[in-house]
Amino acid sequence: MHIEKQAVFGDPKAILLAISGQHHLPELLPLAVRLLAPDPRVALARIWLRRPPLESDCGRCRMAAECHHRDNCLYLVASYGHALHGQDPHWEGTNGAFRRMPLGVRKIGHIASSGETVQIDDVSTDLRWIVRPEWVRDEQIRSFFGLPLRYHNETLGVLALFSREAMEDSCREWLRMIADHLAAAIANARSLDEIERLKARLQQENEYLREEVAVASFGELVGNSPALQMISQQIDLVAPTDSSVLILGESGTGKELIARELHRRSNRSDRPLIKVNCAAVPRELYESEFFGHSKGSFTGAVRDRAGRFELADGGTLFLDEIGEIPLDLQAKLLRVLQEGELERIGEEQTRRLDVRVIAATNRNLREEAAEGRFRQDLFYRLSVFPIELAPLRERVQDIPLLAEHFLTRFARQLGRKPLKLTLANVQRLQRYAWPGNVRELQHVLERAVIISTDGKLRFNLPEERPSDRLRSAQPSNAARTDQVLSDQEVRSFEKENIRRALSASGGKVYGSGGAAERLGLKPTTLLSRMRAFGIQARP
Ligand SMILES: Nc1ncnc2c1ncn2[C@@H]1O[C@H](COP(=O)(O)OP(=O)(O)OP(=O)(O)O)[C@@H](O)[C@H]1O
Repeated sequence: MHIEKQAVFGDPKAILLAISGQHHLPELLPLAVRLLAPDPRVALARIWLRRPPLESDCGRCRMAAECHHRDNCLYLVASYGHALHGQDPHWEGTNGAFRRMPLGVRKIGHIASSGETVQIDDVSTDLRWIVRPEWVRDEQIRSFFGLPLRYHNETLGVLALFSREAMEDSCREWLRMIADHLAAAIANARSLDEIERLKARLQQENEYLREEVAVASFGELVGNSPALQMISQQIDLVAPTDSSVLILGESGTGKELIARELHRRSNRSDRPLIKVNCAAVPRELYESEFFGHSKGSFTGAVRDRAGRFELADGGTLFLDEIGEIPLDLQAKLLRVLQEGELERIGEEQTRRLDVRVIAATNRNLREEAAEGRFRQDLFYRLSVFPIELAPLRERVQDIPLLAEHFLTRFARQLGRKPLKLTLANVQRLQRYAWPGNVRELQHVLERAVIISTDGKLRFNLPEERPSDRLRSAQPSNAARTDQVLSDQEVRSFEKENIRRALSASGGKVYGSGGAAERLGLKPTTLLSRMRAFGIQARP
């Protein structure tokens, strides 16, 4: 007996109209299979779509041995039918044994890779393509019709129909037409999704960039010391690759500038460089800041939010002060770096990302890793290509150019005539040891431009070298400077030093004359250390 086309599909024209009117994949695909299987004689209608597989899926795929296309896989995305046996009378699940099919494997994979239709009128006499004959027998399946979903010469996926009756030609003609409409509707829905995604991303990037504009550092690398020239060569070497880079150096040496330069010279420069200052993220918000969250996933999560990783997709993520990341988050970070995939908090969906990571720290991360304060595996992952920035006192050749650069810049900003830098000025600047490195030099020269109203350059420089300051500031029980201090002593010294800076600045952390400036630290770094030591700005 042949089935009438009306009996199989209801009203095929209405199906075409309904499919064309649906622009959202999550609704379109279930709708299509439901519309195709209203008659109990149609056993099962299914759609598989092609997409790049998640690495984790390939790892656990039971058909991995047969798969020769690791960059593309067929995912079962919609299923509907009427089972005679089994627990799910409507076969709606998409998580069963055939949830993924490698391209080229079995009939579904063959249809997708060849773009050919597969038609089996009587499966009981043609078992070539049948994996589970007992299922065919129990469910009384008679025929199979599988069509490629083709749009603009590309096979997007497969539409498959298992039916309990043979299909007549007119019926197959309608199915071909429906498959063509469905493919066009899928392509449209994807384009719309992409537009929505890009719109949301642009909005998020704009929000982020607005925050950043206020704090963005300026200009390019200034200096001509051999040390800086070597760094520039290293940047040229590593920038075009996707390797992780770890920038090491004291506070204020220009690590962030190097990160920006790496991004600028990379192939990702037309995508954003997203920065996270790991010292400034409150502990309880780390995961959300990095990986994002869905609305309602915790108190205060009032809307869906992309994390910094997602914002950096296609671009670069700069993790400043990486040494401050708590150990438990380090494990999660490592997983994302290794697998290139993440889930937002409160969401099941796995997102695949293409992010290049640059990290920076002023700590001795190797030592921290050796002593268990930083995960060794993460350290090795991040330090594929380490770049070490020497402190300014070890590259005094850079001081004249840097000083000129800052003087010109601040004079222009303040609307003053450029100040002349004399040889004596340069020698004086070169004698000082710059514990706050280039950032301190920058502040000293900014102040100099402000106070030099008569056109003659004057600057206030602490005349003593920091080693002298260190000696005079040492707690009384930590005797000579050649004495080696224990970790505990160094910490108590640092704590005491922060207290002194705060007391000298009257409790002011930020801005000119603030404790951060006196210590040559970023205010956020100082705040995180104060938190770690339990120090209040104003006792
Ligand atoms: N070679 C350089 N040329 C021009 N400006 C520089 C140079 N090095 C550093 N600077 C400037 O000095 C300031 C401090 O640099 P940056 O923030 O990159 O240091 P950092 O090492 O990341 O500091 P921290 O460890 O405190 O985060 C910035 O304003 C930066 O623009």
